[in-house]
Amino acid sequence: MIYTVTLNPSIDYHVWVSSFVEGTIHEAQKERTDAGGKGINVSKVLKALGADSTALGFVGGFSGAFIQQQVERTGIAHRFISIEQNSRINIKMKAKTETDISGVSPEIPTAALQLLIEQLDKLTAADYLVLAGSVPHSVPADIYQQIMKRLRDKGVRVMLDAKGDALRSGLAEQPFLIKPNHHELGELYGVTIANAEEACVYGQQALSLGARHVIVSMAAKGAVYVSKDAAYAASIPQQKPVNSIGAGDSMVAGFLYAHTQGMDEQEAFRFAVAAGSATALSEGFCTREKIAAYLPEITITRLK
Ligand SMILES: Nc1ncnc2c1ncn2[C@@H]1O[C@H](COP(=O)(O)OP(=O)(O)OP(=O)(O)O)[C@@H](O)[C@H]1O
Ligand SMILES: O=P(O)(O)OC[C@@]1(O)O[C@H](CO)[C@@H](O)[C@@H]1O
Repeated sequence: MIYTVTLNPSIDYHVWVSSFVEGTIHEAQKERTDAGGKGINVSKVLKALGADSTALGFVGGFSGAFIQQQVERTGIAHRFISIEQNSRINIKMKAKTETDISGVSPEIPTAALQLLIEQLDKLTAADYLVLAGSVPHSVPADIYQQIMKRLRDKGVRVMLDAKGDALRSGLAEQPFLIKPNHHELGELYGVTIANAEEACVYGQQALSLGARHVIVSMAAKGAVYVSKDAAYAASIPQQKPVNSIGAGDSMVAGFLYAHTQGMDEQEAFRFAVAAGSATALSEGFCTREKIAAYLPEITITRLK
């Protein structure tokens, strides 16, 4: 079974305005409200691909009730833990460029965190665990590392999509996959990553710190994959993006899906990049059909 953990889910409020001018009133042209958060998005893409997963995490208040209802409507199994404070509302404002405002994370009581740990203690070597997204302020920043440490001897394969301290500390526990974008990977080493060759160099450093597979996503510049056996760069169709929200989550879901279908690492990487691009270049998340259409347009080059 695949489990996704979203410690800090959100209602994603997408709103379109013709232009944004600070300090003035704007009338929205269009809006959409989704259940969001990186782990939940991974579950949604897996569902679209026909793979079941169970979504875990904390939901609270009216916003948490909405998130839970949407997840249920999509047919995704969940074992969300209820908390008192409202789950976040994240604003995704699309004008000439996109502006995000992420809501304040709710307080996660120690007892709720303990319940999550107990759920995770039941995982076995047959399971995959996706740990994705920000860590609420009331939760220790190294919580992903703590979770992986508890699961270390069970052989659970962990996909870690985090940044900053949560990523840095998590690396030591040898996650199966990490998927930083080039800014997040650069931040880890205090450098700016500008191209595939540089992404490869720092991806290899992340391997030496413990990760077993690394995908560095680079938005319109494609992505780089690094493992102990090989390194590849993917170039992608050059089109105007329609929606970049969830493109990275689609990559994580795509790689995981492809891996569980028995694809080798190069093909799993191609599938992951096609999934990310299918989400970025169309309205809504990728689907099986959209991914199939993008697959032939992804060019993979061997770097190592
Ligand atoms: N403008 C684009 N054109 C084509 N593909 C894109 C574009 N932006 C993103 N993608 C695809 O999606 C993948 C992930 O994008 P990105 O690097 O923006 O991830 P991210 O920062 O984790 O995104 P998010 O946090 O919004 O999910 C890219 O590697 C690429 O395959
Ligand atoms: O603040 P975090 O947890 O890092 O990211 C949250 C978020 O931006 O990530 C998803 C897209 O990847 C959205 O659904 C959600 O709003």
